[in-house]
Amino acid sequence: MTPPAPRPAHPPARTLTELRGLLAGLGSLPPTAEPAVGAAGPPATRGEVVLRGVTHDSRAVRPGDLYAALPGAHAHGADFATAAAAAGAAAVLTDAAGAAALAGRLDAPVLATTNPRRDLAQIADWLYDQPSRKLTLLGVTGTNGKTTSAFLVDAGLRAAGHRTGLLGTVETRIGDERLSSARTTPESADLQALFAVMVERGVTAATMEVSSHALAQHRVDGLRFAGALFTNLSQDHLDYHPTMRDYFEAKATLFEPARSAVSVIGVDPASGDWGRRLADRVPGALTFAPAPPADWWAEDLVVSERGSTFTARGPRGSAQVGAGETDPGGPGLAVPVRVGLPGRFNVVNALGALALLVAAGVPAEAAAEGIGELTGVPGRMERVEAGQPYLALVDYAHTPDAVETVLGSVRGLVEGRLIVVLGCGGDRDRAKRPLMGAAAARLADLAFFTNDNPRSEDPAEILVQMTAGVARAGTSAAKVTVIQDRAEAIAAAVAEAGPGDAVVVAGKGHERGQEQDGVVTAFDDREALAAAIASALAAGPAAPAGGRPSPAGGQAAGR
Ligand SMILES: CC(=O)N[C@H]1[C@@H](OP(=O)(O)OP(=O)(O)OC[C@H]2O[C@@H](n3ccc(=O)[nH]c3=O)[C@H](O)[C@@H]2O)O[C@H](CO)[C@@H](O)[C@@H]1O[C@H](C)C(=O)N[C@@H](C)C(=O)N[C@H](CCC(=O)O)C(=O)O
Ligand SMILES: Nc1ncnc2c1ncn2[C@@H]1O[C@H](COP(=O)(O)OP(=O)(O)OP(=O)(O)O)[C@@H](O)[C@H]1O
Ligand SMILES: N[C@H](CCC[C@H](N)C(=O)O)C(=O)O
Ligand SMILES: [Mg+2]
Repeated sequence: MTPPAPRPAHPPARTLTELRGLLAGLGSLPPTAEPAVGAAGPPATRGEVVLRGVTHDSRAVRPGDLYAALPGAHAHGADFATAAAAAGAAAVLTDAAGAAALAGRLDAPVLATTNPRRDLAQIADWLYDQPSRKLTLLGVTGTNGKTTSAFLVDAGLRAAGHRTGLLGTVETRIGDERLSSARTTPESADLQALFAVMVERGVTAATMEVSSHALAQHRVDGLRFAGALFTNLSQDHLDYHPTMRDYFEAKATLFEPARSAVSVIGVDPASGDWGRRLADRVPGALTFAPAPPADWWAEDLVVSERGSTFTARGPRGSAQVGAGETDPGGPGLAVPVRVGLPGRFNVVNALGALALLVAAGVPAEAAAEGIGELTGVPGRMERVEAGQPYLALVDYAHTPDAVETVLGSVRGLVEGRLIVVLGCGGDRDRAKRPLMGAAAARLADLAFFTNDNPRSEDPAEILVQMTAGVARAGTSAAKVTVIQDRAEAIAAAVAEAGPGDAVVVAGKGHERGQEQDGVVTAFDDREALAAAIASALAAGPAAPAGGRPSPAGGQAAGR
């Protein structure tokens, strides 16, 4: 288990009676004759149960907490209620099954509602006094590019003078403090506590990644976003969402007017048409794409190995445009932007970040300045420099679209061969495996298929599924080598690389472990790649380029 989420030092005290009133107001409990929310008098003097915090995890219970015993896919939280009570839980929230299981077994009061997970989010928001409304909160969703866009948005907010918070896959930041992230979007109780801590520490604006799991599981219910960004949608997580339509609908809920004040939506046709569909249904949405028609687009684009420059064209006064209104008009904005992240797709990420910042009221110049100051995102197109005469990158591409996008981009950056190392995670969307395998084999000159967090699955079977895509796509299987051990696969890729080539190690990015059968072994692609390069250099020069197959350049669109 990762360290428990931080809690506010001075949470407001709430009573069980007030909690009942809240739940009655939400329609989750029948109205009671007891005092409603806000009853007068200090709780302690009324002999009341006083609540100081809330958690969904028995292992994180602190004295005075409400423990939310949620039904899960593997267990029922009620199984852990005794442990929670022993740790000091003052009361338990659960469903009917949980209440039945706990009847007569617990001293602490038990409240049963039909959807405790949904109620938990509202309770946490109320218990910590609606912290998300006390700062400017920006949300980022989409299949690919959330972390990158969130880093760009955060940089823009800082350049505009905000003290910022950041929540996402790579890390959690509260001002200058950095914490590790267990997942992309925390559970609601942890999330609300984090925002309360941010408010206590003077954070004025926060950016968060919002996963589809979070939206489907009510983790962000109760939050009020000043603005929300949709990057793109393509296949992923079909182990969790039954269809792409369900996946899309989960993402779309972030853009409901009651939840987000402004919506900024990527409509790049190269990323499919989900963004356009979303924009068509969100009143007043602002769109962005590399080229018009879109509210924000890029011109004078110059892409290089280290980053890009472009002029962002956008509507003037978009922050003032409300739902259903048209833009006040006049000449549009022309903002010079430098993005220090390689790849054309990062131009699109920068454009979305800029559009969101401006829509949320950040001056365009400050937003662009901040975007230009970001020199990298851990594990995303991250260069590894170990003295080699070729480009070596670690990237987090772990969807078919990301693999295609990244390999297309890197193809445009080098003259030589493109060599990729890639695996697919276990206990995740199986349908994406052959598609990722096919994309890698089609777009690279050489592909090494290897392990990526097999989790509870048989790694060999995952690799069979990846390789099946190569055959189905009709791509030459000769380009593909399967090496289960990831360090060995990286070393084999490096052994092939020569001057002018590129080696891309994809899928694990910033991760620092390889998870198999419940055990996480330390593993970092950046370290493994640097070590492999160092040993290859120590062993002697690479094979001369002349004897190798010619680059498959020109196949990729170069997004
Ligand atoms: C599929 C999914 O999202 N599952 C989430 C769900 O798990 P679950 O319903 O299976 O819960 P469970 O394991 O059966 O446990 C039931 C309840 O008992 C509680 N419990 C369990 C053990 C214990 O000792 N004490 C205790 O209180 C649990 O906190 C839980 O509330 O509820 C749990 C907490 O309530 C989450 O931790 C868990 O996330 C799991 C770990 C997970 O891997 N989620 C991933 C898929 C995820 O959320 N990913 C997204 C997207 C990533 C991206 O695209 O970037 C993310 O936001 O990270
Ligand atoms: N705009 C984009 N379009 C397509 N692919 C992208 C885009 N931005 C990033 N990628 C690819 O997706 C990978 C993951 O990027 P990033 O971490 O920013 O996305 P994410 O949505 O946060 O992913 P996750 O859901 O796993 O947290 C990158 O390493 C890159 O390969
Ligand atoms: N947020 C993604 C990350 C996947 C990264 C990849 N390394 C894997 O383990 O599949 C997920 O949980 O599906
Ligand atoms: Mg992310």
